[in-house]
Amino acid sequence: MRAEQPEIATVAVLGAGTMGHGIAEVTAIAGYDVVLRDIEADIVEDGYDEIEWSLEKLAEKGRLDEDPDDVAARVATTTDLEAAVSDADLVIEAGPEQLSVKQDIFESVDAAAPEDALLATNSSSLSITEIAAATERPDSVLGLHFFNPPVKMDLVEVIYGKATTDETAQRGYEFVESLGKTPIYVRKDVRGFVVNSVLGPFMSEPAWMVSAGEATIRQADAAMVHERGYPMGPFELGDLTGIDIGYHVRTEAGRPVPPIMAEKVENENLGRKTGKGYYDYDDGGGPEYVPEDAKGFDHLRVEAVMANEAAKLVGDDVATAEAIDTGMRLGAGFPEGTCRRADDIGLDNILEKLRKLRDEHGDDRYEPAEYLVDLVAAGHTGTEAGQGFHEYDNGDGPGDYHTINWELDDDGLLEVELDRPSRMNAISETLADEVVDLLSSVDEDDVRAVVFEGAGERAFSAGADISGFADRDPAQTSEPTKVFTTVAEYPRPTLARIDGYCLGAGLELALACDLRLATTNSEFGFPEITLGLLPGGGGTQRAIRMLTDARAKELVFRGEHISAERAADWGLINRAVDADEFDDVVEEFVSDLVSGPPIALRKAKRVMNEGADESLDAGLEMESQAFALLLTTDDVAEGTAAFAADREPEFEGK
Ligand SMILES: C/C=C/C(=O)SCCNC(=O)CCNC(=O)[C@H](O)C(C)(C)COP(=O)(O)OP(=O)(O)OC[C@H]1O[C@@H](n2cnc3c(N)ncnc32)[C@H](O)[C@@H]1OP(=O)(O)O
Repeated sequence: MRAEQPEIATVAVLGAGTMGHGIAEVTAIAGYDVVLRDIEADIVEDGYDEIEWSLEKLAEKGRLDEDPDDVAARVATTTDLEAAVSDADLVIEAGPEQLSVKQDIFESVDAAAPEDALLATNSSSLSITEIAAATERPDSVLGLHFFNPPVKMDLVEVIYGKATTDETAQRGYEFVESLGKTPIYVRKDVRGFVVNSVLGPFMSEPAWMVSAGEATIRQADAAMVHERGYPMGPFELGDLTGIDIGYHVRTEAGRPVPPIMAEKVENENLGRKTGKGYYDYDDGGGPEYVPEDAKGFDHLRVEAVMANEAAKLVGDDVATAEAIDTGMRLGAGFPEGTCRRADDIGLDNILEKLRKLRDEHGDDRYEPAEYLVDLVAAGHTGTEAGQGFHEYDNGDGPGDYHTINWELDDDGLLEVELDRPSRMNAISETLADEVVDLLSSVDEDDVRAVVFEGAGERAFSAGADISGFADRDPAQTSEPTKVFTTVAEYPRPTLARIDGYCLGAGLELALACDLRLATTNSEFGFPEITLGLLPGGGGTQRAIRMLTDARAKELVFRGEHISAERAADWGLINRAVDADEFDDVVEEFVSDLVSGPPIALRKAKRVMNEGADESLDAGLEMESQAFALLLTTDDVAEGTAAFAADREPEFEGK
């Protein structure tokens, strides 16, 4: 291991194509100096122009903290590889996906880059070990696999080659974090790494089924999108990425190719790029499936093979279940991680399905992974058993959550972060259940106030998760208002800290809180009406009680967004605050809430919420009873004593 490694300051990006210029852009946005290099001047200039264009777009949308020209000024361009890497602390190669080309580049980089530089490849499919073999320092080589487009996609796979040291991987991981992106470790150099390994069966298993006449293309796409909530159908995705890509990955790995895939490649119907693939884009309307097409599709078969792939990755120590789930959510836009979903289905059901398929088809790909067999044998069959790929709540306290993060500090501040930034923190059933579980299981006596916020920089929450909405069976949807009622009735003050979109169910969650603070960048609205719905999480009722009749109906009937200033003016939120003062204002509110008298705050919340729906007399009666009760508390003695002594009170909630 080398001694001190330098801080990364300068990054060379080799290759100015889509991935290269995207990586250069996010790196420059994060404040690094970047040298963008390609073999010809016009390619580099095109890449630079793309960066400038994209930075302007980000600035127009208010998603850049700096002037776009200042960011672009950190990107230098060159065609000289040696000049590009000679001062670099990190080199990221984003050239063509051909091993010999990448090896040539790495050989040259090895000769010209500083001895302690980190050397990364953005390869999505080649072996990191084989690329690293072109250098004299394979221990400093790693994969940093960004997803397309890097500006939009949060995930980066940090991949070990055989010789990569932990220190190298950790530096890569920290660099990715410094970009504001989410890294996951891929600890072995397996084909497809994590995301593409699990995506493989998502696309190939339906292709086997269609090839055998067991399903149709539309049926598979409709089922996976409308019944299982995936952002795109497997065939639609194949057309988008190119059918030849999947074909080559399989043939190079020596794996059999589903006949329908082979046939499309032979006829050069490769998908969108050739105008025809599984769907017709030239003469037809592309993917045209509707929810009714889904009927009878065996989606368990597809999800079982995907779960098996995930089990192989965990069992072979390639990635943790946590990393796989993060990867599938952020890299493939899956509504939830593959391991998490398998736990919900039940690992025993998945194992049984695989064994049945193996017996029926006699095919190796159904051979259950040892890790899966072991989990089931140990009784770790998933969510219901309390343990599967993941551990779940055993009823003793807050569980292991996947869509929220939370922290309870010594002052009693419970911070809850909605953590689905790639979906604008949309409220899925899982997320709603996790918030309910957290609030019901965390020890109330330890909590003095709750703050809700959204992860990422774009949204508090853009509403209920729309994926698969059209096909949801109302009878099977968990009670839609439960999370909002739980938050509204939580016996501690609650505050929504809003920075960005606050829409639909996101606004309903915010309205269920007692207080709402927002940056002036935030936008509010109930777009449900544009979907043929109404705000069904208490939005119509809370809005009409909070606002004038006309304003509430404007919000609900028109579905338009309103600015934070207008929301403050209307009384929908407490304050709209400039971004640079926001943290301070939130802190002032929070500090009053956590240091306030807990019993008086709880009583005040209750009589205000419940009294508002009663007659004035009934409300006044509730208030006076609460007042009398508070007179008997130690807190009131402390409050009055502190006032007399001119000191800050220390309320203990007694
Ligand atoms: C009872 C309650 C019912 C409801 O709450 S119904 C839902 C009401 N909410 C909405 O209708 C808002 C839907 N979202 C939007 O209109 C837009 O988004 C925004 C205006 C918030 C932002 O637009 P832009 O900047 O262009 O981003 P983007 O590409 O649309 O969104 C980024 C990714 O986030 C996903 N996403 C956004 N909102 C939701 C949602 N509510 N449910 C599920 N996914 C959502 C998108 O699809 C996309 O994902 P990808 O990158 O994979 O294309």
